Amino acid sequence: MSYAVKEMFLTLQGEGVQAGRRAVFIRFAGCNLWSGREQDRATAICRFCDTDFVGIDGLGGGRFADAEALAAAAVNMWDGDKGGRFVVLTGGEPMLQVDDALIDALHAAGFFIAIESNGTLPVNPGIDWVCISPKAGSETVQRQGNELKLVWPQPGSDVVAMESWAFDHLLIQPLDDINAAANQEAAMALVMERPRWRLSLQTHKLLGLR
Ligand SMILES: C[S@@+](CC[C@H](N)C(=O)[O-])C[C@H]1O[C@@H](n2cnc3c(N)ncnc32)[C@H](O)[C@@H]1O
Ligand SMILES: Nc1nc2[nH]cc(C(=O)O)c2c(=O)[nH]1
Ligand code: SF4
Ligand SMILES: [Mg+2]
Repeated sequence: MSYAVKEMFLTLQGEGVQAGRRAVFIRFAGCNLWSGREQDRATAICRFCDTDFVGIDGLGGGRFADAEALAAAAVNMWDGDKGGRFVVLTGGEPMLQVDDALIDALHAAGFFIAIESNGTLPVNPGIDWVCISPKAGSETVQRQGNELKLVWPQPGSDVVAMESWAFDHLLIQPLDDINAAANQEAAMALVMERPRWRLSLQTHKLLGLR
């Protein structure tokens, strides 16, 4: 299978439990909860997306013919010590494209593989670190993993129900929009009320990283 990749870049993982780790990000093109076109945002299932995932024209992006070609590009992007290779599969929705061949090729290249997924599709069982970010108005079928990262506030999200899902870590991430300050307050208030949750900040935005 070939893969449509919007962009690929080396940075620090900005969010969640793995925040601060050197990471290659592979951002897959396309999502099942929004077309990515601004004119469709108001009618999309997911309306707050902070990411351009349309097309394959970003830096390091392109159409990769097979899993080996994409893994080789990720190794090239890592450009450092073979130990500690860490890749984050994101998008768009990566599970629209990620398959066994890609997981095998990335493992063969020595990568620890993390994913950022909206949870509407089962994640590939070979992935080493599963982060699911549920979206109100969609069905979260992937209810187990390493971290659940809920963007907040999100009307229609049932945090109490989510506490019974099988995640090792529960995180609340303030919604980054024009009400960012109020959203941070709301996220902190939720953590104070429900201490099984902890705050996840988008540290790459604070640091001026990609
Ligand atoms: C762009 S998404 C791509 C992966 C996948 N489609 C998903 O939604 O999890 C990556 C992460 O950014 C989060 N995110 C997207 N827009 C955001 C925003 N405006 N504020 C805070 N987090 C946001 C998502 O919830 C997800 O955890
Ligand atoms: N530095 C950095 N960390 C991230 N963690 C999750 C991201 C994403 O867009 O999936 C992201 C991103 O876009 N940049
Ligand atoms: S599901 Fe993820 S990639 Fe898709 S629109 Fe929402 S935040 Fe963006
Ligand atoms: Mg991002």
